[in-house]
Amino acid sequence: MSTVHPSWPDLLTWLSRHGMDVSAENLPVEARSSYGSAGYGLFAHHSIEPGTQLFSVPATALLNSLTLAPHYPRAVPKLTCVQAVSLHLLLHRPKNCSGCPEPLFGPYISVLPQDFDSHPLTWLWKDEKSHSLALESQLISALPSQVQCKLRKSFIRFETDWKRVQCYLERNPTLLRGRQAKINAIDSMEEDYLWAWLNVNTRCVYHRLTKSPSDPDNMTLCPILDFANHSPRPPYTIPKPIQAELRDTAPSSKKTFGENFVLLSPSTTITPSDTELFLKYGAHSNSTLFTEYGFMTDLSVGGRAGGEAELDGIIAALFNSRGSLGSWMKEILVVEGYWGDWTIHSDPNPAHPSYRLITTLRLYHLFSLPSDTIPPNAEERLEDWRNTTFGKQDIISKDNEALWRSTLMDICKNMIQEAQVGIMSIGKIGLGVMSTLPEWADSAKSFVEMLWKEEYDVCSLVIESLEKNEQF
Ligand SMILES: C[S@@+](CC[C@H](N)C(=O)[O-])C[C@H]1O[C@@H](n2cnc3c(N)ncnc32)[C@H](O)[C@@H]1O
Repeated sequence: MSTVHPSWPDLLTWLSRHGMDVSAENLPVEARSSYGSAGYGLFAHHSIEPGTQLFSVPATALLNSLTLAPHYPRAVPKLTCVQAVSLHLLLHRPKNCSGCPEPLFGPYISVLPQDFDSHPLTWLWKDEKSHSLALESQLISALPSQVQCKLRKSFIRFETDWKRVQCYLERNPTLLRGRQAKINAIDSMEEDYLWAWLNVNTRCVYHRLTKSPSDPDNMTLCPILDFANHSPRPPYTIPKPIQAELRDTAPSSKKTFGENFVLLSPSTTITPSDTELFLKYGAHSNSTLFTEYGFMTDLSVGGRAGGEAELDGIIAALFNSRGSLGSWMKEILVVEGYWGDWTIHSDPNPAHPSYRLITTLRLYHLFSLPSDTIPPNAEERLEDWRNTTFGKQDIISKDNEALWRSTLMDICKNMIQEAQVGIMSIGKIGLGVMSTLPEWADSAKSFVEMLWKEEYDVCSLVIESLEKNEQF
């Protein structure tokens, strides 16, 4: 039986003070506990017609760089939206269950998750800090290396933001007034900053606040909306496009905080009472959902494959092992926009490498192995490769095709072996580290297993395609 979030009534009282209509007929949703490890979700409390406005959260109740700017000393250079919002959350992290007394956004901050213990970035942070045999360290070592690589990239983003926020706090020590943490104790605030940063990274949504539509600062935390869980399949709720987006402008006046955030119900289906409403967070692979949001979807449910495996570390290592020639080829791939983001996919059929990966492996085999020095006619030879990228010729040569396909076959075979070992070792996670494991440990272990199984399945299917000589 799902239960309503205990602080939901306080949140509504606060939102109505911002001028929001929170009457039951104009707010047909509420935050209730969801299934499994998904925490809370957004549920219909009565049947909802297609394309209905679910709510309109006032711009003043959105937590973003515009609404925070009047309350903070200016920063040069400017803090990014992620840094500004996570700084605010850091300074106001509730210390007990009685909620957050902060006058501006307190009732909203009170409904945020109290911890991110089950998020893999927290495991990595704990692992980096203690290098212990704790559950978290075991989980990190049990992850496929490609997923570890991805997680480390988001850890670097976290550390960069934390360094910037630390500098800002050192320059503006009055922000710490009344707190136990004095300026020389800023270091000790890192764990709270991780909590703040993960709130921003798992809950922020795109919202047009600046002139350029692609500005990464076009984002906000939005109360109520951020209770919506992700689903890979429709029906989805849909954010209503705002005027600034339709007219391609920044918010109309510097004095305003942008526009309200409006969410619409799924456009083609009636949402029955008591059903959960979802958002689509993006067309993300499971490894991205896991490293960024701390969960993943079960690909075996719903009859659709959609599996993906990333090969970045493996392919980068191939180029690194080829000395000056490898560095030269890497430079070309960087300049031409093909470096990184190399993936294989189980669907659509036949299972296949991405075009970026094919193009990269073709270049890797342009010069026969084990050569690792740049040949005198390198530029000339590159012409054939360039022609394939411009679509002037389909392939470099039959030999080149056979070579890259064979390299991909070897990579997939190695990954399958690693996956078999990885799957076998999951049973040992948590043994001997503590008498009772935290309640999130089982779902964490099943995510690690699903990540390995996805790699295993995608690699097996790509091998099958290569064996059948499928053309990609
Ligand atoms: C925007 S919040 C959604 C609300 C959140 N469930 C809560 O309790 O506040 C995003 C987080 O919800 C969880 N989540 C979202 N979709 C999920 C899903 N399909 N399965 C499991 N967890 C999910 C993940 O922890 C994710 O980081």
